[in-house]
Amino acid sequence: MGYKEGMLRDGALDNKTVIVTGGGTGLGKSMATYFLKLGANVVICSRRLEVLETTAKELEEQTGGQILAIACDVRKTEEIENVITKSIEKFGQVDGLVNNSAGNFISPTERLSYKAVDTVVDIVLRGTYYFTLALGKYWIENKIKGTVLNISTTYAWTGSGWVVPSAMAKAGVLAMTKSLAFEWAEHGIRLNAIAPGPFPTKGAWDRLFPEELAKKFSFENRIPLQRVGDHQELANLAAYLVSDFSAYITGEVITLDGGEVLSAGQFNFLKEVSEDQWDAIEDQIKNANRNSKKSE
Ligand SMILES: CCCCCCCCC/C=C/C(=O)SCCNC(=O)CCNC(=O)[C@H](O)C(C)(C)COP(=O)(O)OP(=O)(O)OC[C@H]1O[C@@H](n2cnc3c(N)ncnc32)[C@H](O)[C@@H]1OP(=O)(O)O
Ligand SMILES: NC(=O)C1=CN([C@@H]2O[C@H](COP(=O)(O)OP(=O)(O)OC[C@H]3O[C@@H](n4cnc5c(N)ncnc54)[C@H](OP(=O)(O)O)[C@@H]3O)[C@@H](O)[C@H]2O)C=CC1
Repeated sequence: MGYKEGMLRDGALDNKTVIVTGGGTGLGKSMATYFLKLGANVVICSRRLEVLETTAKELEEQTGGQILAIACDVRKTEEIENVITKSIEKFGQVDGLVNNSAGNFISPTERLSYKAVDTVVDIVLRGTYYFTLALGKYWIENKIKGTVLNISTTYAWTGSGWVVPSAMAKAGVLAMTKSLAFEWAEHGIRLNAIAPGPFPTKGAWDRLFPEELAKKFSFENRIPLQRVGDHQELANLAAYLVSDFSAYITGEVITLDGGEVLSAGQFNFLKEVSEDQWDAIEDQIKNANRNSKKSE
């Protein structure tokens, strides 16, 4: 048993229908795959229908599960409503939503046009709250205890240069997660988030770690656990958070990053100190302790 294996028991998501935005590629595809294996019906939606349809066919063959692919730009409310209507038509009801769609790229902020900032913020923040609002209204009206899982980032907490629109939008998503978790708890609706560290995907690597950078930097060294994430690790946590096993968790953000975000710790530079140096340092400190006792 290890982190590359599925964690939940068979049938853990039986009788649930979950919408995964951006489910045609990357982490969305990995989550969709695992949800299907656990018995869920899955709806994947994003802008490129041909990508979604290829994924749907592949996953149907791989898992034997039921999957529906629908084109949807999450910036457009009528397209979101169409996804919800079609999902209910096919599967009877919708129980879960994973807001996974995103747009992002590295750039010095002063190089960005107004439209570039809008584009990222609109996909990440507007897309997430439009979809959440549309499903929340449906859940409250139909007394369904739905669950939302938002895929955020660790820099939503810390901030990060060179991805400022994404950081602003992902931080907004966390504020929404916590605020609505309280407000909609009385309807039995839960909202949680995952803040992933680096999980290799083509979409992210092309835009955040292009070859020019990969040649020069090895970011694995910055990660205390010294590796990138495995997609199944994220899928395991996501499945748990959309399942009824997590029924008492709401408004939570779980970081899954091998400790990367902890690198700000003030004394973490001591990683460079050798055993011999520690011997000398310990002597110096103990001497100072003795001296301070003498002068009391
Ligand atoms: C360390 C290890 C890491 C490890 C990884 C760590 C992960 C960090 C956490 C976060 C990860 C992610 O979110 S990863 C998700 C990555 N996946 C994606 O981004 C997939 C979807 N992305 C896209 O489709 C595109 O990249 C995106 C630009 C966002 C949207 O496409 P659109 O077709 O809607 O928009 P476009 O018309 O092309 O562009 C809109 C405007 O943006 C400008 N624009 C586009 N790219 C630009 C660029 N590179 N520099 C400046 N400006 C740019 C254009 O010029 C336009 O402005 P005007 O010129 O004024 O018109
Ligand atoms: N990979 C990583 O290391 C990390 C990823 N994340 C987050 O994980 C999530 C998945 O990213 P990842 O799998 O890496 O990258 P991908 O690029 O594979 O996923 C992004 C998805 O969003 C969809 N999308 C983009 N714009 C829109 C839109 N306007 N409407 C609907 N869907 C849209 C894309 O599909 P299409 O083009 O067809 O619309 C694509 O499937 C994102 O939220 C990202 O921020 C967070 C931290 C780290």
